[in-house]
Amino acid sequence: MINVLAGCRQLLGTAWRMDRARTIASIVLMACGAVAAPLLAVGLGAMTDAVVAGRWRDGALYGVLVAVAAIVSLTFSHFAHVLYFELSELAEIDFDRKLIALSNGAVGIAHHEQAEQADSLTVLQHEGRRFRTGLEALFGGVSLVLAMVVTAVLLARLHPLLLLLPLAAIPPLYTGRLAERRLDAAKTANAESVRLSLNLFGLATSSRHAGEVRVFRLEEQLRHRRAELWANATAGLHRARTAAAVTQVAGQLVFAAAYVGGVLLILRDATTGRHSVGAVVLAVALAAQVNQQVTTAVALMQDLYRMASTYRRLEQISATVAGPDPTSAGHPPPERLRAGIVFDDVEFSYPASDAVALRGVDLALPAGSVVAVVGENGAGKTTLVKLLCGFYQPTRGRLLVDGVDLRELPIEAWRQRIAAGFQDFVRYELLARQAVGVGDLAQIDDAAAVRAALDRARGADLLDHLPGGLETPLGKRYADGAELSGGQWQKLALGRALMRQTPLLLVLDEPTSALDPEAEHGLFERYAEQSRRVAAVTGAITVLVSHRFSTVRMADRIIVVRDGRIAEVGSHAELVRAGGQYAELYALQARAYQ
Ligand SMILES: Nc1ncnc2c1ncn2[C@@H]1O[C@H](COP(=O)(O)OP(=O)(O)OP(=O)(O)O)[C@@H](O)[C@H]1O
Repeated sequence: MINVLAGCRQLLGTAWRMDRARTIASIVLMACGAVAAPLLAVGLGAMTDAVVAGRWRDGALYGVLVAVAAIVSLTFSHFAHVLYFELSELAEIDFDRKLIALSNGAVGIAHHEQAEQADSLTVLQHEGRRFRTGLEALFGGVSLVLAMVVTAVLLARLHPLLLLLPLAAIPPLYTGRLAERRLDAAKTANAESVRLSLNLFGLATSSRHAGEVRVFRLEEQLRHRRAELWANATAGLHRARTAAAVTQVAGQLVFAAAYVGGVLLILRDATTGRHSVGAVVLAVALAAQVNQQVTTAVALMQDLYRMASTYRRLEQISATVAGPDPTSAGHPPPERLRAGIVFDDVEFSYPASDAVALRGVDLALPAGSVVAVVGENGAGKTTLVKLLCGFYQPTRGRLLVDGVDLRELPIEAWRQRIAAGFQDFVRYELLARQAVGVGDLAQIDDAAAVRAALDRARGADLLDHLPGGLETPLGKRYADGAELSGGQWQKLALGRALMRQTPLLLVLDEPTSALDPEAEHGLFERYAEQSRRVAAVTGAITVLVSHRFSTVRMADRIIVVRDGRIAEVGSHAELVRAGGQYAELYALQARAYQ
């Protein structure tokens, strides 16, 4: 309950901050709409009495009042709806802004990889869309309380026993929930069939799968299997719906009995002269509203609970993500690397993982060198790169940048001096110029700088295929967006990685897997060439991760990672001479290409 109140306060606070006038207008309209319903009942009663007594003027006046109350009851909540729809859109934008800030708020990316927090972020992304329901529930709740108070006072004036009517609304409420639970259970039980059936539908209709479906002649099989699953699921749901309806009717009968009892009570009083005919009409109308009010209250409580849990989740994540940034102060990174980067007895485990991804890593990456990292899948190559970029802190040991612990460098300033291309690079659906230019935001509008970066990445030829050159929109989201192949997207990512002119660290973590070996080789050659040019100015270290040994042989230093440990370090010639794993794998790949 406390959570619900806290959630309501936050929600109201957000609406108030977004637009006071609309917030007030929404509440007033909703309240008028809600109170109009019991007043309509009062009007009906008074009108009846006036008609029975032959006071036609009063009757007409009450008739007009009834009509006005009916119009207010029917329309005001609709006007309020329009207002809080706009408010909720503003609140959603505000929520999205918070969520984006949260997703990027931490210095590292650990919160994206801790299952619990990643789940919370995903859930929040969906729940953010529920603001309208939350606001509706909040404003609806306020006006409902008003309406209930007015109704209760009116009922008590007719007969104190009528105050028990809300209790009689509990059984239908309970059976309603029971019916809902039964339906939910049936949905859960049939969820797998529905999911599978939808999956098969996607397989049968998606353009991505069209080729395989035809080659393997799967159409008939898919259609048949889908129809079978769908029939099973709908039969189960139909049974559950029937049972739920019967349960619900049973509950409603209890309220109906109390309703009839209440009306008879007033009818008896009317026959003894204690109440007028209008009072009977009033009782009939009010009692019907009680059932409605209790049902609405419970539905609103559910929405408010949901809203409150959204806020709670947001607060929990904010507390974890937006902790103090230990690296926001301290030495700025050097203008030029003199000694290089050293891994000093580094051990690392991913958050929420017991496995050790890197252990006992002692490694020197000299300033100005080109370093290649090789190793089997899962050996720990990308993890090394992530630590270098400061996405995670070592669990033990230190990374020293010219003798200074990386933890003591302002991490944003350090990242500003990194040029990187990752294996899971992003396909920015922007203009081609922007998709490359985001590699150095200061130069995003500088077509010449973007073109030069693409050229360095051996991707300039790509522009010949784009109708608008650098100004071509990319991707399916634009009606006239250019569709690129995997390799072409990768060239853009590489161009992006080469936008920054004076980095201290250049990282290419297998962003070239979609390129053919020859293209990759040529690219790395140019990349290493450029790295050496940059190295002469800033002492930059270049780290290349690749599975292609013909490419990595050009590096000054090759690091072989095995099971999270550094297994071998040396130049190509040294490692081949040593006859270890590198020599073995190099010979194997060389033979395969012969
Ligand atoms: N986010 C993560 N959470 C938990 N464990 C992870 C995570 N990412 C990687 N690992 C584990 O850490 C180990 C090293 O992974 P890493 O990605 O560094 O390997 P890699 O050498 O780059 O492999 P590949 O060549 O396949 O890219 C693996 O055992 C992997 O399962």
